[in-house]
Amino acid sequence: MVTVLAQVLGRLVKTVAYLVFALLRRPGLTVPLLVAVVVAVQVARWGWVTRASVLVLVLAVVVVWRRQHRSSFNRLVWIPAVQWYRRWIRYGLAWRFWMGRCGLGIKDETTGRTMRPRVVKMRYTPSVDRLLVQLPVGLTSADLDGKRLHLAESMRAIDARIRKDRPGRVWLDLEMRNPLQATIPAIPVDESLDPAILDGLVIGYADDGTPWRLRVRGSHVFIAGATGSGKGSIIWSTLRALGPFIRAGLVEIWAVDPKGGMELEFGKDLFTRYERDDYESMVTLLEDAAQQMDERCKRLRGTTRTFNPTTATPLVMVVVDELATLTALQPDRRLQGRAENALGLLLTKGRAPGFHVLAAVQDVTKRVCEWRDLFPDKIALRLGKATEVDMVLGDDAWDNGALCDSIPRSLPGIGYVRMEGQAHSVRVRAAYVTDNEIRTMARDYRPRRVLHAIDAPSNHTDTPETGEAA
Ligand SMILES: Nc1ncnc2c1ncn2[C@@H]1O[C@H](COP(=O)(O)OP(=O)(O)OP(=O)(O)O)[C@@H](O)[C@H]1O
Repeated sequence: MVTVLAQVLGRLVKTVAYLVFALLRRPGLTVPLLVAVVVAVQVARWGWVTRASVLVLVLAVVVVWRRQHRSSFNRLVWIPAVQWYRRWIRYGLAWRFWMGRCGLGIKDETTGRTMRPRVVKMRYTPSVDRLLVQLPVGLTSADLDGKRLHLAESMRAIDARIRKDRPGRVWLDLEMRNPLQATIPAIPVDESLDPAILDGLVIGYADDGTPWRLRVRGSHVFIAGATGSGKGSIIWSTLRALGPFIRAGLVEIWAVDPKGGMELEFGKDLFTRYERDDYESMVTLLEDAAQQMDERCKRLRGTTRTFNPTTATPLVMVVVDELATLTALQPDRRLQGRAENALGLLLTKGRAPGFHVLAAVQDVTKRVCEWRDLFPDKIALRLGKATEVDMVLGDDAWDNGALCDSIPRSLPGIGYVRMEGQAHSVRVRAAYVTDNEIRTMARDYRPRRVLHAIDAPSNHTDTPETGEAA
């Protein structure tokens, strides 16, 4: 009996000591709690009428303030309160408990203490809580990754993703809300012709609520995704944002649709050149682009380093809907060689003189992705396997949280984008442009000048360079 009592007392003392130690180590938690206790003791002395009146008054102030001036209420009350709760309760006190329940810890042989991962930094976005976690010696990022499901479910998150930071440190991204769940309608077009817009066309949103800006000037864009993953929405959102430039003759779209026009036909009026029937003509289009690029290089050499499109030297964007059919999957070796040569030239030399490639692929094989490194900006939509993600976005992309293989079929247009110079990819969703909107934009933004109307009836082929399109 005495031994049991001693054991219970021992545990009690240990628990109290742990609590006192924990509170002392966390002044941000202790001070507000102490203030709350003092206030509660004072309030307990009041009569119930005073208590009820003060409560009603406080509630009234809160409700009126929130209704009348929501932004200042959020800034001064709500956001600090939520952040305090996250910092000191959710990822403070509760953290050790979660780590214990998820089996994330390692016993120190000398002291017998269980060492657990520790949160050293936190960042919050409207949808994702990002925690920089320090791992105790003996635990690896793979251990944390193996517990992704446990972590997500215990912390009531939709998903948990692990990204390596540096040895011994990982970012744990807890997705609390998926802001990309709802389809994003076509984005209103900015009618300005400021060339700076070409450095960041808004074509969707990232999961932190910021606009997804796609660089057109000075870049080439590689889009990979399984069938039905929404590659078309990226192409159409880009063309839509380019509309005013296309109409003004500052941007030309040279389009190739090896799927016989199944994707791009709706917008053919926007295109300066368009091929969709035979491979020979598609390859010729690529070669012509490469040749014009070479000529422009000679003309512009030494004049400028930043390309600013004019109607005489427009930015040419070569859009290829299914690149693999012209390269890796092309059965005619001669055509394949010609396509690869032209593409290689455009990708290596095109950025400075304003020739850019936006290519989509469905089939993610090693041969197709060999081109990847020549595209500064890469987008991976839903893909079948983790290895495919790395093939598109670069080694370790999947390890660092680009989980394209977990994107549900029901959410087309969602993917991960990795821009040149970015260490990690960002989750985004492209806006969806409906068939009717494509028809309308093809009518509203068709180029005023037709330089090479290869699909136009013969009387149009003589359209002078400065003339208006029919
Ligand atoms: N961003 C988006 N938001 C919502 N729905 C989308 C989006 N993109 C595409 N969809 C829906 O998914 C369907 C398939 O999209 P899309 O044709 O663009 O895929 P894809 O990757 O081009 O497929 P494929 O390679 O077979 O042509 C569309 O018909 C549309 O209903």
